[in-house]
Amino acid sequence: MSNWQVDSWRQKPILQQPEYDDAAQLKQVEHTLSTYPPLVFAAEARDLRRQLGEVSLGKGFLLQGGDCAESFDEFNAPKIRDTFKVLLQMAIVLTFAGRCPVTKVARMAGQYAKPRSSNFETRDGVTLPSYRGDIINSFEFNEAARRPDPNRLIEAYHRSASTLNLLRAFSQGGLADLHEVNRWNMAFVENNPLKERYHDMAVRIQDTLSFMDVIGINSQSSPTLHETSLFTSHEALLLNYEQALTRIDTLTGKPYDCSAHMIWIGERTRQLDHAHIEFFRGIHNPIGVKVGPSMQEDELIRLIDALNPNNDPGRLTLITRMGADNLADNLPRLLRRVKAEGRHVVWSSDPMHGNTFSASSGYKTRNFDAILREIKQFFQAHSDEGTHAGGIHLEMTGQHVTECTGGAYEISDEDLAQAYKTQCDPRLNADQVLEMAFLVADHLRNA
Ligand SMILES: O=C[C@H](O)[C@H](O)COP(=O)(O)O
Ligand SMILES: C=C(OP(=O)(O)O)C(=O)O
Repeated sequence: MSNWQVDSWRQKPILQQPEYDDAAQLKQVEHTLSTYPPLVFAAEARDLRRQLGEVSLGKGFLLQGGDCAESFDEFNAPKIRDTFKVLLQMAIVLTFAGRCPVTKVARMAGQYAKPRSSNFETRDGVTLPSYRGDIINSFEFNEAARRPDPNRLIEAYHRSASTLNLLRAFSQGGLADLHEVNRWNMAFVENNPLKERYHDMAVRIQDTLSFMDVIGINSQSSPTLHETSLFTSHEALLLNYEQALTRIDTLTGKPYDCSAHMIWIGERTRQLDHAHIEFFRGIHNPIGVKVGPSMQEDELIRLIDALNPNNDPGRLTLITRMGADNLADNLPRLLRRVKAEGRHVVWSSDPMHGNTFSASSGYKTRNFDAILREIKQFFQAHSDEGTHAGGIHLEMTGQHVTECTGGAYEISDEDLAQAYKTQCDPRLNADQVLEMAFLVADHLRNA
């Protein structure tokens, strides 16, 4: 890797970073973090990269989702458990109804840094720095809270470690046993308008499990029935943190960012000559890049070449976030060019970030129909171009929030106030994502 060092990003222009008052304190924190154990093991990141390689070749599907911004205040086991459960339920729907192997990647255990449209926020005539995620400053609206604090990097590390610990326990300790997951379906859908469809699927899974049990395949004999694999990911915005968590893998001698299995670059920080591309090009994790409607074909090929010069399947996921009204004009031209140039990528759809607007009630929201429309068009564009619609990337939660309008329960503008809890962008709730999983499963099955 020519001229790459773990800190070579520091020589490049960089956007969306906080300004810390105390540079010496920041340096001390970075040093402390660099002495801490890695959060993930490089071989796990390689396993994810291998699975994504299969996805890029059309043999699987990536389900990536979780909070817009994890929060120090809402850091508790039920919240982690509920999002874990919903991700698993979606994966079951996609695997069973969509007949497709699913790789699950949570936006959890490190999703603490947020890029913002504006550096400042004004309320009642008072202007303060914008909230940039709990790893940087606090959501509360006062001067002390909004001041970037280096100690938050340490705090974010510990909270990520605890979250990851619980996710690993849930994944391997029995909660994710397929027999259990199938039982959750029953309780979970009690009030859901799609109850019949879930019920029918749960019965069919139960029949399949009973049949397998008779022929000797059960949770004792087969670990794949008893446990699951769930990878972690976040936007690697705060490079001071990411550098401090980067380690040389003892097995391969290569650098891995051990803050998560997969990390991605946001739409606002993917400039070719800037710091984020520089950092990402040297680490060996599977990585993602957000791709908005302004992306040009040549620019995309240069970006792919910078980040995946060996054209390794599984290294690079392009997460398109076009907006339902822009997708048809912009995604097909990119699909065509990447296919023509023979580049291996996973194409995943983030139907959230291009569909945000302010409701009449004042809340920042997204409409479920627009989100579905973007997903449908994503599948259609891939079908037209002969490419693989490889995944979805969602801001979602297992909690029953009211942040996005629409869905089977028809959440209205007025309903948003009932349970609007996000610290940044509106998330789909458990009912809305399950509804979406069935729709995506239908597309996968017909693809
Ligand atoms: O999640 C993405 C961005 O951080 C978010 O959309 C920015 O929101 P803003 O436009 O309110 O700053
Ligand atoms: C900031 C995000 O998205 P984007 O970079 O696409 O705006 C995000 O996914 O949290």
